[in-house]
Amino acid sequence: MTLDLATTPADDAAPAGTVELPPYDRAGIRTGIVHLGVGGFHRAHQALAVDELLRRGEAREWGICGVGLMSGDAAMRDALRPQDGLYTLVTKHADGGLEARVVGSIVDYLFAPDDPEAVLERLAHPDTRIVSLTITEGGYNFDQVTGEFDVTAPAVVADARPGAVPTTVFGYVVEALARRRARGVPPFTVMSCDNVQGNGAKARAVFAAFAALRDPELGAWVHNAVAFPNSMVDRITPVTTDADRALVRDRFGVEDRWPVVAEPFFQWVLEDDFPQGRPPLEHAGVQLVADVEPYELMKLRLLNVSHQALAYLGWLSGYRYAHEAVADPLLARFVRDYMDEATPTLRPVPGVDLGEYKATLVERFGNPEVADTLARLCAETSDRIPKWLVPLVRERLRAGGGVTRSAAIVASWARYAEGTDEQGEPIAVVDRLADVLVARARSQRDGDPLAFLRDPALFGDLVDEPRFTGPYLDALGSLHRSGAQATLRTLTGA
Ligand SMILES: NC(=O)c1ccc[n+]([C@@H]2O[C@H](COP(=O)([O-])OP(=O)(O)OC[C@H]3O[C@@H](n4cnc5c(N)ncnc54)[C@H](O)[C@@H]3O)[C@@H](O)[C@H]2O)c1
Ligand SMILES: O=P(O)(O)OC[C@@H](O)[C@@H](O)[C@H](O)[C@H](O)CO
Repeated sequence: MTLDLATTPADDAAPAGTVELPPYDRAGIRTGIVHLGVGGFHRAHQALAVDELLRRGEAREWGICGVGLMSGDAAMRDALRPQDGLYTLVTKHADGGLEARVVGSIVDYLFAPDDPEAVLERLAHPDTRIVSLTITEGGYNFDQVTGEFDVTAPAVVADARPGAVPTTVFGYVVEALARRRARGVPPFTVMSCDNVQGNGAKARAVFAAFAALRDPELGAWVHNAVAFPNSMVDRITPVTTDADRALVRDRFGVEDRWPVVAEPFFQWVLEDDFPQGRPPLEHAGVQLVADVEPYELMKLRLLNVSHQALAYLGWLSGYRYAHEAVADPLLARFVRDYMDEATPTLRPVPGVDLGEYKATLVERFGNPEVADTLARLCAETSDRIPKWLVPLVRERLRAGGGVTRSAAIVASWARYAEGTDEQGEPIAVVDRLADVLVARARSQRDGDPLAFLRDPALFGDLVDEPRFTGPYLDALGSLHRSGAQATLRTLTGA
């Protein structure tokens, strides 16, 4: 069974739009890429780029086999399998314009818990030349401060045992690499597409560290023989809602179990390090460059941290969507001021005017059609702020720069993590460390206002740095006394 393309839209709906179907023959496309962590973003970004190439008659050896490793991925299996991997991607323009296409580049989907061996053999197959990842920041399992792979994580310990049936990304990737090595098949390239600074270098470090747990010599081989290109990826992709499913049905006549929606903006900057070959991604708008770091720093520090700036102060101000938050002049001003504070930590980015880039970000955040929820941006912060913002704070302090806005963003997280909003309504703190974060955040009202920072694993020794704790305490005190809006007025001088 394939995607069900209904012939008529619902009577009371707007007229059907045109949906572009894959114009290419999907039979005979070979699987050259295995993607681990097929969620919204992969389907709005990398799979779209490969679909674009297939439409041009290129990349027929670069079809994608999606793989889900987590129990929650059963839902993606149940959505994609009956649709032969097809799904609808809807691009939402700020003026209400919509474009829809059915993407055909995911030619297979495996849910690892169903058949681990099938996943291992797909990874080990000589046709597989790229293994790509969107496994979230937390998926890399490294200590936020030391950057070291956490060898104590129970699932990692279990996967490192001889003969283990893997459950983690490390177990799967490293066992498949070991099989290829034993069979004389060259290693695939591991392409991280996660929002982790130096994502390729970080992936190299953590996969090699895991391999070394199995066998130090295997660890050295993974480190030296496997390519891990760095990348910067960018397209705001909110969580799909039932309203999106209804939109796809009513406007485009497609009954799709799990469509994906995204903003129009698309950027992918990639280090060209693919010893086993790669699709001609430059024909799909991808920038292949020698050094991704300047692009990565720009994107993580200006876009992703600004999302964090909007998230907690926005939530405490009563907003629930990113576009609502950035429409508040105080929040928009604060975000712009934060971006200016971050800018001295960036490197020049070839061909990019940072002033324009920042203005474009504010416009993108303001796209009301995308309806990106603050709840999405408020989740799993312990994997975001320590990785994106804490290093920036350190750099600013080393250079003698101010950190007022950065400290206020951390303080807004600490206030949000108390789990109650300014009206006394509960906040559901979604974080793998929620219990400990909420307890620590609540105790900051009981005589130790720095309690939230007393976690070296998240903040290192920032708690002992008065140039940080000064503005942090100012912001937190103001949030406690006067609330988010008054704090924003003080911070922006409004
Ligand atoms: N959504 C965006 O706007 C966006 C934009 C740029 C980059 N990204 C990157 O993509 C990642 C995923 O975003 P998404 O929107 O697709 O999220 P999503 O929730 O739709 O999908 C996440 C996928 O990662 C898998 N996963 C989570 N933890 C894992 C782990 N420990 N090991 C293996 N797999 C794991 C999940 O099972 C799921 O398949 C982000 O964390 C970010 O790094 C997202
Ligand atoms: O998905 P995360 O956890 O890396 O971060 C949340 C958002 O900031 C992020 O998804 C952005 O929307 C994205 O990075 C835009 O390209």
